[in-house]
Amino acid sequence: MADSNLFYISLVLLPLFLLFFLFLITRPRPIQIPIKKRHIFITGGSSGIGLALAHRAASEGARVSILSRSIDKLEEAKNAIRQSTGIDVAIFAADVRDFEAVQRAVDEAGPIDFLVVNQGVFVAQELEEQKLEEVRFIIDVNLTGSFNMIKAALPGMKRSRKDRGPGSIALMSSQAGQVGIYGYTAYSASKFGLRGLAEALQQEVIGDNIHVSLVFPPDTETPGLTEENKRKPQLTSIIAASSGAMKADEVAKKALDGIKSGSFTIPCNSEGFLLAIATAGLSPQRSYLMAFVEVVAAGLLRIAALCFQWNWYGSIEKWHMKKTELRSSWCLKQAGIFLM
Ligand SMILES: NC(=O)C1=CN([C@@H]2O[C@H](COP(=O)(O)OP(=O)(O)OC[C@H]3O[C@@H](n4cnc5c(N)ncnc54)[C@H](OP(=O)(O)O)[C@@H]3O)[C@@H](O)[C@H]2O)C=CC1
Ligand SMILES: CCCCCCCCCCCCCCCC(=O)[C@@H](N)CO
Repeated sequence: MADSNLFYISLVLLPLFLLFFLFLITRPRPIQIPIKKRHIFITGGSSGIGLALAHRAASEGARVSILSRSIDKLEEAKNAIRQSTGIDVAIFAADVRDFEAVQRAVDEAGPIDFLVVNQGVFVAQELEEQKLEEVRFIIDVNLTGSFNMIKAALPGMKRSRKDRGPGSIALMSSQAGQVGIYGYTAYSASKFGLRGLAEALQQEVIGDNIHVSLVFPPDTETPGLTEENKRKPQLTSIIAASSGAMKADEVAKKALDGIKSGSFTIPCNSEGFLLAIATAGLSPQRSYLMAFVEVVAAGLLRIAALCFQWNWYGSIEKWHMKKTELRSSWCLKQAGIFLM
């Protein structure tokens, strides 16, 4: 009897003890980063997720700057934001691959409180088919371009941070930056790279009261996705369908809420939430409740992850079988023609 009482008491006490322990040790500490009347600088802000973020930030009272290559798309975005919010955003035409151009834009825009490094290009294709030129292009824009942007903005962000309150650097990754997906060798590599950059950078800038976030959206309805879908391998679509598709504005809302609460990892839908726990690794976690969920769910989610892989490899196998069948029926047909 006494034994079973002890069992029930420890069943309650152990989780409470774990919660308390995690409450004591989770670092960095929770924070709220105000956005009203502060300067947010968004790259790739003329289209898709970046444009939706610019809309939201403007309607929440921030001073908004957007940067991308095409001046026409920037003007169009500026007009659209003015029409829906009555607010004028500042626009900067530059290619993130060109450090000098990025530096000029940052200097002209003035000190930044929120930097959102969102520009990105994606071409889904098997590595064997993809030209190295295209691989370089994806890495240059998504990864090296992000370094250019941060290097240009960081000195100004650090200066007089004490008087300006907490700052934020957010990077737009992707669920394909948490798990490698068929057709995304170059793209996944560029987005996994952002995670290493973000984890290391957070340790370097925490002393300056700057907080790093990584956003992990699933497929999102944007002009970029429409373009990508024109030549996506079938298997890429099948595997990516494991996570639903979202609207750009929904992703922008999740991203902005996460950025304002200084979350390091920002998932956007329920699959993304599971993915974040399954790939928590050694990423920082401010919330002791989320840390608790990560610890308790780790084993189960590894099983779920293995089930996903089982399913994906099943699709790949089926697809190969179908291809071989098609090829052999084609050969038989050719042989038939030859014999006649
Ligand atoms: N849509 C999706 O399914 C998902 C997207 N993401 C990520 O979200 C981000 C935004 O994607 P999305 O909104 O779909 O993309 P879009 O293609 O709709 O918009 C991309 C933006 O980036 C700008 N851009 C592209 N290349 C450069 C460059 N070299 N220098 C400066 N700006 C550039 C574009 O303007 P311009 O061409 O004029 O330069 C545009 O403003 C990307 O990082 C993407 O990887 C993540 C998960 C899913
Ligand atoms: C253990 C729990 C697992 C949970 C489910 C995992 C689902 C993973 C699906 C990954 C989809 C990747 C979409 C990339 C979208 C993107 O970035 C492009 N549209 C741009 O190219």
